[in-house]
Amino acid sequence: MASSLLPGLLSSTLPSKTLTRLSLQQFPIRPTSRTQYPSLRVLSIASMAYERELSVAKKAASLASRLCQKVQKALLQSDVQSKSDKSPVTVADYGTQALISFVLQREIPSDSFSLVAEEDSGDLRKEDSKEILKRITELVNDTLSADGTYNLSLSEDDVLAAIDSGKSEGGPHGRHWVLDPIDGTKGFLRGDQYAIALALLDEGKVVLGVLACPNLPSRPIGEPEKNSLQNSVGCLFSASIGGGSVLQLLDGSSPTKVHVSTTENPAEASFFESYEAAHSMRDLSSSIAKKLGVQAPPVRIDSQAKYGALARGDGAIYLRFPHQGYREKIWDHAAGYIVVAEAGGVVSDASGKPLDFSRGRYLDLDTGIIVTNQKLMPLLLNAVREALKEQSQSASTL
Ligand SMILES: Nc1ncnc2c1ncn2[C@@H]1O[C@H](COP(=O)(O)O)[C@@H](OP(=O)(O)O)[C@H]1O
Ligand SMILES: [Mg+2]
Repeated sequence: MASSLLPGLLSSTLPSKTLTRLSLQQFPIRPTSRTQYPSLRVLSIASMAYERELSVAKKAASLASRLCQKVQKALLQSDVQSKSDKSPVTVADYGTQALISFVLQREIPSDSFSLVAEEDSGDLRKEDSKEILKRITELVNDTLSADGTYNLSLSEDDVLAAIDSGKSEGGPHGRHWVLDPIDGTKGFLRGDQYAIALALLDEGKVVLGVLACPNLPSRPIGEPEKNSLQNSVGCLFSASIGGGSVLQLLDGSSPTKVHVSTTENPAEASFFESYEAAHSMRDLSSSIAKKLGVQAPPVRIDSQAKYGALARGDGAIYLRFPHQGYREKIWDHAAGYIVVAEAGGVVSDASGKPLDFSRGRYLDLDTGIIVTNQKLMPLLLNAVREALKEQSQSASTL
Protein backbone atom coordinates (compact mmCIF):
# COMPACT_ATOMS: atom_id res chain seq x y z
CA MET A 1 0.00 0.00 0.00
CA ALA A 2 1.15 3.52 -0.76
CA SER A 3 -0.03 4.49 2.69
CA SER A 4 2.74 2.34 4.17
CA LEU A 5 5.12 4.98 2.83
CA LEU A 6 3.34 7.86 4.40
CA PRO A 7 3.90 8.05 8.18
CA GLY A 8 4.54 11.62 9.25
CA LEU A 9 7.44 12.39 6.92
CA LEU A 10 7.22 15.93 5.67
CA SER A 11 9.44 17.22 2.92
CA SER A 12 12.04 19.77 3.93
CA THR A 13 11.63 21.55 0.60
CA LEU A 14 8.09 22.69 1.33
CA PRO A 15 7.11 25.27 3.95
CA SER A 16 6.10 23.60 7.18
CA LYS A 17 2.52 23.87 8.34
CA THR A 18 2.61 26.78 10.73
CA LEU A 19 -0.90 28.00 10.19
CA THR A 20 -3.86 27.00 12.20
CA ARG A 21 -6.33 25.15 10.00
CA LEU A 22 -9.35 27.29 9.31
CA SER A 23 -12.31 25.65 7.77
CA LEU A 24 -14.62 27.16 5.22
CA GLN A 25 -17.45 27.02 7.71
CA GLN A 26 -15.65 29.69 9.72
CA PHE A 27 -15.53 31.88 6.61
CA PRO A 28 -18.72 31.32 4.69
CA ILE A 29 -17.54 33.10 1.56
CA ARG A 30 -18.48 32.45 -2.03
CA PRO A 31 -15.71 32.00 -4.55
CA THR A 32 -17.60 33.12 -7.62
CA SER A 33 -17.00 36.84 -7.36
CA ARG A 34 -14.21 38.64 -5.61
CA THR A 35 -16.38 41.69 -5.08
CA GLN A 36 -18.69 39.68 -2.86
CA TYR A 37 -16.03 38.94 -0.28
CA PRO A 38 -16.63 40.56 3.09
CA SER A 39 -13.23 42.16 3.67
CA LEU A 40 -9.65 42.02 2.54
CA ARG A 41 -8.48 40.81 5.94
CA VAL A 42 -10.85 37.84 5.89
CA LEU A 43 -9.81 37.19 2.30
CA SER A 44 -6.18 36.79 3.13
CA ILE A 45 -6.92 34.64 6.19
CA ALA A 46 -9.12 32.37 4.07
CA SER A 47 -6.44 31.89 1.40
CA MET A 48 -3.71 31.41 4.04
CA ALA A 49 -5.73 28.55 5.48
CA TYR A 50 -4.82 26.55 2.38
CA GLU A 51 -1.27 27.81 1.93
CA ARG A 52 0.38 24.49 2.62
CA GLU A 53 -2.10 22.54 0.49
CA LEU A 54 -1.54 24.95 -2.40
CA SER A 55 2.21 24.62 -2.14
CA VAL A 56 1.99 20.81 -2.14
CA ALA A 57 -0.50 20.82 -5.03
CA LYS A 58 1.87 22.96 -7.11
CA LYS A 59 4.77 20.68 -6.37
CA ALA A 60 2.73 17.57 -7.23
CA ALA A 61 1.46 19.05 -10.52
CA SER A 62 4.94 20.26 -11.50
CA LEU A 63 6.43 16.82 -10.90
CA ALA A 64 3.61 15.23 -12.88
CA SER A 65 4.17 17.61 -15.76
CA ARG A 66 7.76 16.40 -15.99
CA LEU A 67 6.50 12.83 -16.20
CA CYS A 68 4.01 13.75 -18.93
CA GLN A 69 6.54 15.78 -20.91
CA LYS A 70 8.89 12.81 -20.94
CA VAL A 71 6.17 10.48 -22.22
CA GLN A 72 4.90 12.98 -24.80
CA LYS A 73 8.40 13.64 -26.11
CA ALA A 74 9.00 9.91 -26.64
CA LEU A 75 5.58 9.59 -28.24
CA LEU A 76 6.21 12.37 -30.73
CA GLN A 77 9.60 10.98 -31.66
CA SER A 78 8.15 7.56 -32.31
CA ASP A 79 6.56 6.31 -35.49
CA VAL A 80 3.04 6.99 -36.68
CA GLN A 81 1.76 3.62 -35.60
CA SER A 82 2.50 4.20 -31.93
CA LYS A 83 0.93 7.67 -32.11
CA SER A 84 -2.43 6.15 -32.87
CA ASP A 85 -2.04 3.61 -30.09
CA LYS A 86 -3.42 4.53 -26.67
CA SER A 87 -0.62 3.13 -24.54
CA PRO A 88 1.48 6.31 -24.11
CA VAL A 89 -1.44 8.22 -22.71
CA THR A 90 -2.32 5.28 -20.52
CA VAL A 91 1.16 5.25 -19.05
CA ALA A 92 1.13 9.01 -18.49
CA ASP A 93 -2.43 9.07 -17.06
CA TYR A 94 -1.80 6.33 -14.54
CA GLY A 95 1.71 7.58 -13.77
CA THR A 96 0.43 11.08 -13.06
CA GLN A 97 -2.39 9.85 -10.86
CA ALA A 98 -0.03 7.62 -8.88
CA LEU A 99 2.56 10.36 -8.49
CA ILE A 100 0.13 13.05 -7.39
CA SER A 101 -1.72 10.73 -5.04
CA PHE A 102 1.61 9.71 -3.49
CA VAL A 103 2.88 13.29 -3.07
CA LEU A 104 -0.40 14.49 -1.50
CA GLN A 105 -0.50 11.62 1.00
CA ARG A 106 3.15 11.94 1.80
CA GLU A 107 3.14 15.71 2.30
CA ILE A 108 -0.24 16.08 3.98
CA PRO A 109 -0.78 12.93 5.99
CA SER A 110 -4.42 12.54 6.98
CA ASP A 111 -6.61 9.71 8.18
CA SER A 112 -9.38 11.03 5.98
CA PHE A 113 -7.43 11.44 2.71
CA SER A 114 -9.91 11.56 -0.15
CA LEU A 115 -9.16 11.83 -3.85
CA VAL A 116 -11.74 11.99 -6.64
CA ALA A 117 -9.80 11.12 -9.78
CA GLU A 118 -10.40 9.82 -13.26
CA GLU A 119 -8.47 6.53 -13.26
CA ASP A 120 -8.63 3.29 -11.32
CA SER A 121 -6.31 0.32 -11.37
CA GLY A 122 -8.84 -2.29 -12.60
CA ASP A 123 -7.27 -2.80 -16.04
CA LEU A 124 -3.73 -2.54 -14.69
CA ARG A 125 -4.29 -5.51 -12.39
CA LYS A 126 -5.06 -7.79 -15.35
CA GLU A 127 -2.54 -10.42 -16.37
CA ASP A 128 -1.77 -8.79 -19.74
CA SER A 129 -0.97 -5.42 -18.12
CA LYS A 130 2.17 -6.55 -16.31
CA GLU A 131 4.52 -4.82 -18.73
CA ILE A 132 2.61 -1.56 -18.67
CA LEU A 133 2.47 -1.54 -14.86
CA LYS A 134 6.23 -2.04 -14.82
CA ARG A 135 6.68 0.91 -17.18
CA ILE A 136 4.42 3.14 -15.09
CA THR A 137 6.26 2.23 -11.90
CA GLU A 138 9.64 2.97 -13.52
CA LEU A 139 8.36 6.27 -14.81
CA VAL A 140 7.06 7.33 -11.40
CA ASN A 141 10.29 6.28 -9.68
CA ASP A 142 12.46 7.99 -12.32
CA THR A 143 10.50 11.21 -11.87
CA LEU A 144 10.79 11.04 -8.08
CA SER A 145 14.47 10.24 -8.18
CA ALA A 146 15.28 13.03 -10.69
CA ASP A 147 13.56 15.48 -8.35
CA GLY A 148 15.51 14.23 -5.36
CA THR A 149 13.02 15.24 -2.64
CA TYR A 150 12.15 11.69 -1.70
CA ASN A 151 14.77 9.08 -1.19
CA LEU A 152 12.62 6.05 -1.89
CA SER A 153 11.24 3.84 -4.58
CA LEU A 154 7.61 2.80 -5.03
CA SER A 155 6.75 -0.84 -5.63
CA GLU A 156 4.15 -1.87 -8.21
CA ASP A 157 1.71 -2.44 -5.35
CA ASP A 158 2.38 1.06 -4.04
CA VAL A 159 1.59 2.44 -7.50
CA LEU A 160 -1.67 0.46 -7.75
CA ALA A 161 -2.73 1.55 -4.27
CA ALA A 162 -1.89 5.19 -4.98
CA ILE A 163 -4.00 5.07 -8.16
CA ASP A 164 -6.90 3.47 -6.30
CA SER A 165 -6.93 6.20 -3.67
CA GLY A 166 -8.68 8.18 -6.41
CA LYS A 167 -11.95 6.27 -6.07
CA SER A 168 -13.57 8.71 -3.66
CA GLU A 169 -17.09 9.89 -4.41
CA GLY A 170 -16.44 13.44 -3.15
CA GLY A 171 -19.57 15.16 -1.85
CA PRO A 172 -20.64 18.10 0.30
CA HIS A 173 -18.72 17.32 3.49
CA GLY A 174 -15.06 17.28 4.39
CA ARG A 175 -12.07 17.75 2.14
CA HIS A 176 -11.63 16.03 -1.20
CA TRP A 177 -8.82 16.40 -3.70
CA VAL A 178 -10.05 16.36 -7.30
CA LEU A 179 -7.70 15.27 -10.07
CA ASP A 180 -7.69 14.94 -13.82
CA PRO A 181 -4.26 13.40 -14.37
CA ILE A 182 -4.26 14.24 -18.08
CA ASP A 183 -7.06 16.48 -19.18
CA GLY A 184 -7.16 16.69 -22.96
CA THR A 185 -6.04 13.15 -23.69
CA LYS A 186 -6.58 13.70 -27.40
CA GLY A 187 -4.47 16.85 -27.37
CA PHE A 188 -1.74 14.95 -25.53
CA LEU A 189 -1.68 12.29 -28.24
CA ARG A 190 -1.60 14.91 -31.01
CA GLY A 191 1.26 16.78 -29.33
CA ASP A 192 -1.04 19.73 -28.58
CA GLN A 193 -2.47 21.18 -25.39
CA TYR A 194 -3.28 19.17 -22.28
CA ALA A 195 -3.40 19.95 -18.57
CA ILE A 196 -2.77 18.31 -15.24
CA ALA A 197 -5.67 19.62 -13.18
CA LEU A 198 -5.75 19.36 -9.39
CA ALA A 199 -8.20 21.05 -7.02
CA LEU A 200 -9.29 20.81 -3.41
CA LEU A 201 -12.91 20.84 -2.26
CA ASP A 202 -13.71 21.83 1.32
CA GLU A 203 -17.32 21.46 2.44
CA GLY A 204 -18.42 21.26 -1.19
CA LYS A 205 -16.60 24.41 -2.39
CA VAL A 206 -13.49 24.55 -4.54
CA VAL A 207 -10.89 26.24 -2.33
CA LEU A 208 -7.78 25.82 -4.42
CA GLY A 209 -6.75 24.74 -7.87
CA VAL A 210 -3.64 24.14 -9.88
CA LEU A 211 -3.46 23.78 -13.66
CA ALA A 212 -0.18 22.65 -15.14
CA CYS A 213 -0.21 23.21 -18.90
CA PRO A 214 3.13 21.91 -20.18
CA ASN A 215 2.56 23.01 -23.80
CA LEU A 216 0.90 26.37 -23.23
CA PRO A 217 3.09 29.23 -24.51
CA SER A 218 4.15 31.84 -21.98
CA ARG A 219 3.07 34.57 -24.39
CA PRO A 220 -0.66 35.12 -24.96
CA ILE A 221 -2.32 32.84 -27.49
CA GLY A 222 -2.68 34.65 -30.80
CA GLU A 223 0.15 37.09 -30.13
CA PRO A 224 2.88 36.75 -32.75
CA GLU A 225 6.27 35.41 -31.62
CA LYS A 226 8.81 38.20 -31.24
CA ASN A 227 11.99 36.66 -29.99
CA SER A 228 13.18 33.37 -28.60
CA LEU A 229 12.76 34.53 -24.99
CA GLN A 230 9.04 34.82 -25.59
CA ASN A 231 8.80 31.38 -27.16
CA SER A 232 8.95 29.43 -23.92
CA VAL A 233 6.16 26.97 -23.16
CA GLY A 234 4.91 25.44 -19.93
CA CYS A 235 2.57 27.35 -17.63
CA LEU A 236 1.51 26.68 -14.06
CA PHE A 237 -1.67 28.46 -12.94
CA SER A 238 -2.65 28.34 -9.29
CA ALA A 239 -5.36 29.89 -7.19
CA SER A 240 -6.71 29.68 -3.69
CA ILE A 241 -9.91 31.12 -2.40
CA GLY A 242 -9.58 34.84 -1.82
CA GLY A 243 -5.92 34.78 -2.82
CA GLY A 244 -6.18 35.59 -6.54
CA SER A 245 -4.80 33.62 -9.48
CA VAL A 246 -1.13 33.33 -10.16
CA LEU A 247 0.82 32.27 -13.23
CA GLN A 248 4.38 31.04 -13.22
CA LEU A 249 6.30 29.15 -15.80
CA LEU A 250 6.91 25.46 -15.21
CA ASP A 251 10.61 26.19 -15.54
CA GLY A 252 10.33 28.14 -12.28
CA SER A 253 9.94 31.82 -13.21
CA SER A 254 8.67 34.19 -10.56
CA PRO A 255 4.91 34.18 -10.05
CA THR A 256 2.70 36.98 -11.35
CA LYS A 257 -0.96 37.63 -10.64
CA VAL A 258 -3.27 37.24 -13.62
CA HIS A 259 -6.61 38.84 -14.40
CA VAL A 260 -9.28 38.06 -16.94
CA SER A 261 -9.82 40.41 -19.87
CA THR A 262 -11.69 43.55 -18.83
CA THR A 263 -13.27 44.12 -22.22
CA GLU A 264 -16.92 45.17 -22.17
CA ASN A 265 -17.22 45.11 -25.93
CA PRO A 266 -18.08 41.74 -27.46
CA ALA A 267 -16.72 42.95 -30.81
CA GLU A 268 -13.26 42.95 -29.20
CA ALA A 269 -13.71 39.59 -27.49
CA SER A 270 -12.55 36.26 -28.79
CA PHE A 271 -13.93 32.96 -27.57
CA PHE A 272 -12.53 29.54 -26.75
CA GLU A 273 -14.08 26.19 -27.44
CA SER A 274 -12.89 22.57 -27.51
CA TYR A 275 -10.55 21.50 -30.25
CA GLU A 276 -12.56 18.28 -30.50
CA ALA A 277 -15.77 18.89 -32.44
CA ALA A 278 -17.49 16.04 -30.60
CA HIS A 279 -17.07 17.74 -27.20
CA SER A 280 -19.24 20.80 -27.79
CA MET A 281 -21.99 21.92 -30.19
CA ARG A 282 -20.16 24.27 -32.50
CA ASP A 283 -23.31 25.46 -34.28
CA LEU A 284 -24.71 26.62 -30.99
CA SER A 285 -21.48 28.39 -29.96
CA SER A 286 -21.32 30.08 -33.32
CA SER A 287 -24.92 31.25 -33.03
CA ILE A 288 -24.25 32.63 -29.51
CA ALA A 289 -21.10 34.43 -30.69
CA LYS A 290 -23.02 35.95 -33.59
CA LYS A 291 -25.85 37.19 -31.37
CA LEU A 292 -23.30 38.70 -29.01
CA GLY A 293 -21.45 40.46 -31.82
CA VAL A 294 -18.18 38.56 -31.46
CA GLN A 295 -16.22 39.05 -34.68
CA ALA A 296 -13.15 36.86 -34.18
CA PRO A 297 -13.21 33.18 -35.14
CA PRO A 298 -13.22 30.66 -32.27
CA VAL A 299 -9.91 29.74 -30.65
CA ARG A 300 -9.93 25.95 -30.36
CA ILE A 301 -7.65 24.31 -27.84
CA ASP A 302 -7.81 21.14 -25.78
CA SER A 303 -8.29 20.76 -22.05
CA GLN A 304 -8.56 23.17 -19.12
CA ALA A 305 -5.69 25.11 -20.69
CA LYS A 306 -8.67 27.15 -21.97
CA TYR A 307 -9.49 28.23 -18.41
CA GLY A 308 -5.84 29.19 -17.82
CA ALA A 309 -5.61 31.15 -21.05
CA LEU A 310 -8.87 32.94 -20.26
CA ALA A 311 -7.69 33.72 -16.70
CA ARG A 312 -4.73 35.66 -18.10
CA GLY A 313 -6.90 37.48 -20.65
CA ASP A 314 -5.91 35.69 -23.88
CA GLY A 315 -9.60 35.52 -24.77
CA ALA A 316 -12.72 36.75 -22.99
CA ILE A 317 -15.25 33.93 -23.40
CA TYR A 318 -15.30 30.11 -23.15
CA LEU A 319 -18.34 28.22 -24.44
CA ARG A 320 -18.90 24.53 -23.75
CA PHE A 321 -22.12 22.86 -24.84
CA PRO A 322 -21.79 19.07 -24.83
CA HIS A 323 -24.26 17.01 -26.82
CA GLN A 324 -27.34 15.82 -25.00
CA GLY A 325 -26.77 13.07 -22.48
CA TYR A 326 -23.13 13.85 -21.75
CA ARG A 327 -22.43 14.23 -18.01
CA GLU A 328 -19.59 16.56 -17.07
CA LYS A 329 -17.21 15.30 -14.40
CA ILE A 330 -15.96 17.52 -11.57
CA TRP A 331 -12.28 16.90 -12.39
CA ASP A 332 -12.78 18.42 -15.84
CA HIS A 333 -13.68 21.82 -14.35
CA ALA A 334 -12.78 22.23 -10.65
CA ALA A 335 -9.22 23.56 -11.05
CA GLY A 336 -10.08 25.67 -14.08
CA TYR A 337 -13.10 27.10 -12.31
CA ILE A 338 -11.15 28.54 -9.37
CA VAL A 339 -8.27 29.77 -11.56
CA VAL A 340 -10.81 31.83 -13.55
CA ALA A 341 -12.95 32.89 -10.56
CA GLU A 342 -9.91 34.14 -8.66
CA ALA A 343 -8.74 36.00 -11.76
CA GLY A 344 -12.01 37.95 -11.62
CA GLY A 345 -14.03 35.85 -14.06
CA VAL A 346 -17.40 34.13 -13.77
CA VAL A 347 -18.10 30.46 -14.51
CA SER A 348 -21.69 29.28 -14.64
CA ASP A 349 -24.03 26.86 -16.29
CA ALA A 350 -26.01 28.00 -19.32
CA SER A 351 -28.76 29.46 -17.15
CA GLY A 352 -26.34 31.51 -15.03
CA LYS A 353 -26.29 29.20 -12.00
CA PRO A 354 -22.91 28.67 -10.31
CA LEU A 355 -21.40 25.21 -10.81
CA ASP A 356 -22.01 22.86 -7.88
CA PHE A 357 -19.02 20.66 -7.11
CA SER A 358 -20.60 19.11 -4.01
CA ARG A 359 -22.75 16.46 -5.69
CA GLY A 360 -20.24 13.70 -6.15
CA ARG A 361 -18.17 12.81 -9.20
CA TYR A 362 -20.52 14.49 -11.69
CA LEU A 363 -21.57 18.10 -12.20
CA ASP A 364 -25.24 17.77 -12.94
CA LEU A 365 -25.82 20.86 -15.00
CA ASP A 366 -28.29 22.74 -17.07
CA THR A 367 -27.15 22.41 -20.71
CA GLY A 368 -23.61 23.77 -20.75
CA ILE A 369 -20.83 25.81 -19.18
CA ILE A 370 -20.11 29.43 -19.98
CA VAL A 371 -17.18 31.52 -18.77
CA THR A 372 -16.43 35.21 -19.16
CA ASN A 373 -15.74 38.41 -17.21
CA GLN A 374 -18.34 40.02 -14.96
CA LYS A 375 -19.21 42.82 -17.38
CA LEU A 376 -19.89 40.55 -20.36
CA MET A 377 -21.78 37.86 -18.43
CA PRO A 378 -25.26 39.49 -18.60
CA LEU A 379 -24.90 39.98 -22.38
CA LEU A 380 -23.61 36.45 -22.79
CA LEU A 381 -26.52 35.01 -20.79
CA ASN A 382 -29.00 36.82 -23.03
CA ALA A 383 -27.28 35.53 -26.16
CA VAL A 384 -27.24 31.99 -24.76
CA ARG A 385 -30.93 32.16 -23.85
CA GLU A 386 -31.88 33.35 -27.35
CA ALA A 387 -29.68 30.82 -29.12
CA LEU A 388 -31.03 27.95 -27.01
CA LYS A 389 -34.60 29.07 -27.69
CA GLU A 390 -33.96 29.14 -31.42
CA GLN A 391 -32.30 25.73 -31.23
CA SER A 392 -35.28 24.16 -29.46
CA GLN A 393 -37.75 25.87 -31.83
CA SER A 394 -35.96 24.51 -34.88
CA ALA A 395 -35.77 21.05 -33.27
CA SER A 396 -39.51 21.05 -32.62
CA THR A 397 -40.32 21.99 -36.24
CA LEU A 398 -38.31 19.04 -37.57
N1 LIG B 1 -18.63 13.77 -25.87
C1 LIG B 1 -18.06 14.60 -25.01
N2 LIG B 1 -18.63 15.80 -24.74
C2 LIG B 1 -18.05 16.65 -23.88
N3 LIG B 1 -16.90 16.40 -23.24
C3 LIG B 1 -16.31 15.22 -23.47
C4 LIG B 1 -16.83 14.27 -24.36
N4 LIG B 1 -16.01 13.21 -24.39
C5 LIG B 1 -15.00 13.48 -23.54
N5 LIG B 1 -15.18 14.68 -22.96
C6 LIG B 1 -14.38 15.35 -21.96
O1 LIG B 1 -13.68 16.44 -22.54
C7 LIG B 1 -12.43 16.48 -21.90
C8 LIG B 1 -11.45 17.26 -22.74
O2 LIG B 1 -11.87 18.57 -22.73
P1 LIG B 1 -11.76 19.52 -24.00
O3 LIG B 1 -12.85 19.17 -24.93
O4 LIG B 1 -11.95 20.86 -23.37
O5 LIG B 1 -10.40 19.33 -24.57
C9 LIG B 1 -12.06 15.05 -21.72
O6 LIG B 1 -11.14 14.95 -20.67
P2 LIG B 1 -10.01 13.80 -20.74
O7 LIG B 1 -9.12 14.14 -21.87
O8 LIG B 1 -9.39 13.94 -19.41
O9 LIG B 1 -10.74 12.51 -20.92
C10 LIG B 1 -13.38 14.40 -21.37
O10 LIG B 1 -13.60 14.37 -19.98
MG1 LIG C 1 -10.50 15.55 -18.53
